[in-house]
Parts: sequence; C-alpha cells; structure tokens
Amino acid sequence: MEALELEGVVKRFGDFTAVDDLSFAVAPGEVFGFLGGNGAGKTTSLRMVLDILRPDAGTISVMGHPPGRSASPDLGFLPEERGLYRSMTAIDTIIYLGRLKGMTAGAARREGMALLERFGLAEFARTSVEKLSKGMAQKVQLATAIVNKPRLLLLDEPFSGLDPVNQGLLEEVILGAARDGAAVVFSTHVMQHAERLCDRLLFLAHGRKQFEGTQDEARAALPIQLTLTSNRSPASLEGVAEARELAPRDHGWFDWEVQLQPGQDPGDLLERCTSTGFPLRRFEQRRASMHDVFLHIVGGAEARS
Ligand SMILES: Nc1ncnc2c1ncn2[C@@H]1O[C@H](COP(=O)(O)OP(=O)(O)OP(=O)(O)O)[C@@H](O)[C@H]1O
Repeated sequence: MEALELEGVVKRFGDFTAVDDLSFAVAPGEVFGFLGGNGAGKTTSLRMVLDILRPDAGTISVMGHPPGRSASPDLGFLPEERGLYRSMTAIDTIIYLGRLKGMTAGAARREGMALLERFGLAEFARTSVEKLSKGMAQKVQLATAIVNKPRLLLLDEPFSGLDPVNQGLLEEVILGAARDGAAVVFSTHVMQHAERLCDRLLFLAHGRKQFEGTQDEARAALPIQLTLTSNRSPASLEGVAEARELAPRDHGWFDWEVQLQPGQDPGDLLERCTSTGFPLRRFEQRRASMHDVFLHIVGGAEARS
C-alpha cells in the first residue's frame, strides 16, 4: 500500500485554481521532494493531505484512509509557519502534540526526552519555549513532528531558517525516518536539499505537475552537455548541436561547452574524435544540477503563464 496517494486533486480559491489535477503517490521508506517556486501550490497540497483544506475534486489517501482524524496517529507534520505555545516547556509541548496523535503521556514523555537528548536540548527540557533561541525552538517543533514515529512525515520548507549544523541534523532525521520505513515528503524551493536527499521528486508550477520521477529521470530531460578542451571548434562534429567557447587556454587551445543533439551518445562522439584525429586534451560529461533541471523543465511552464 502507498503511504500517500493523490488522484486528480483540484483546489480552487474563488476563480483561482491553486492546485490543478494533481496526482502522485509516495511509498513507505521513500524520500519524496515536492518542489516548486513561490505560490506553486505546495502548502495548499500539504494542507489538503492534513485535512486543513478540502479538495474541490479528486481523492487523497493517507495510509489507506481519507485525510482526517483516523489518519492522524500515522502522520507527522512540520508546518512552514513555525509556532509553538510560548509559555509551555519544551517537553510539555512535545507531550501535548504526542497526545493529540493518540500517544499516552508516558510514551510521549519517554520519546520526547530521547529526541531532546538527540537534538542536544536535554538540559532545556523544562525551559519554556519563549526562552529558547529560534533554532532551538525549531528543533522542539521538529521533535513534535516525529514524536509518534509517523509512517508519513510531511515537512513544509523544513530547511528555511536553520543554520548549517541544524540543516545537517534535519537531513539525518529525514534519512533516518525513511530508513525506519516512513514515507517522507518535504517541500522546498532549494534544489540542493532535494538533490542530496530525494529518491524521487515532483516539480510543481502554477498548481500543475510538470515532472515526477527519479533524479536520473529528471536529468534525462536535459540535453547532454560536455566540456572539451581542443584547438579546433567542435561545432561541426557529427552529433553536436551547439558548441560555445568558454575560456582560452595556452597556444590556441580553448575550453568548449558542447551540447549534444537529442539521442546522441557521448561515447560515440569520443570515438569519432579519436578515429578522425580531432585534437582533444579533455573530454568530460557535465552532470546537470537539479537547479539546471528544474529551470529547464519548470522554466518553460513559468514562462507560459
Ligand atoms: N486561502 C487562500 N485564499 C486565496 N488564495 C490562496 C489561499 N491559500 C493559497 N492561495 C494562493 O494559492 C497559490 C498557492 O499557494 P501555496 O501557499 O500553496 O504555494 P506554495 O507553493 O506553498 O508557495 P511558497 O513557497 O511561497 O510558500 C498562491 O497563489 C496563493 O496566493
């Protein structure tokens, strides 16, 4: 059974369609990146999974249940807008949220203390939230999201506002939860996080899915790019779509950025260079970043609107 499944989900606010015919599924143990620019519809989609908003069309299934109370014990959520009861202590905050998800006070306390220990906050367990630094309070909120060991963990822009050390801690939490069998969905517009963590990802623009698949599948959408160093222009080589001079080297040699024609194989081009005596000092395939891929796939969708 999928941990989360959306089928043809639509959400409108008046005449405005914020989420448009969105379908995807996330399996247990998978880290799924939900990527889109500002206003793409990420938060609205997550709010429908949490039953804070109701879709106008389509269906959502959380561990086989419709969103709502029956799904709550299986769910963990870190909202984009962080906020805790300021006068409550760190541990009481975690126990309170744990109880809302159906845990006993004893179990929530035990797990809460273990998490505070893990996050380096054990000595602040009885400190009220208002006396904690912003980063500490964010870690308490993260603890509230995972205290019940959720089978579906939803994180809305979880990295924003975290320093590099705490970003690393959050990455460990995400990967650890997935290793323990949870499905983890996190939204972000920072592609580097997605690149390091995601098994699969979805690109959203204007509420519509532009791509869903693995990182390798996403990279395959981009034309293959190579960097060559030669004293001749590779522009007229068979299979080359575009060649751009990058930087001059010594004695008339240059670095070239080369884009292959669709379906062309870099190995075939290298063989052709060797067999025709094309001068080469370097022949390297460039690995596209998720940022490049996102701009390639979603850039067009942004421009169309
Ligand atoms: N309650 C609402 N009423 C009217 N419009 C809304 C409402 N909530 C969201 N929207 C609109 O729906 C669109 C999607 O918003 P959403 O918050 O889901 O985007 P997002 O992808 O999470 O963006 P961001 O990264 O900026 O948080 C935006 O244009 C937003 O203005």
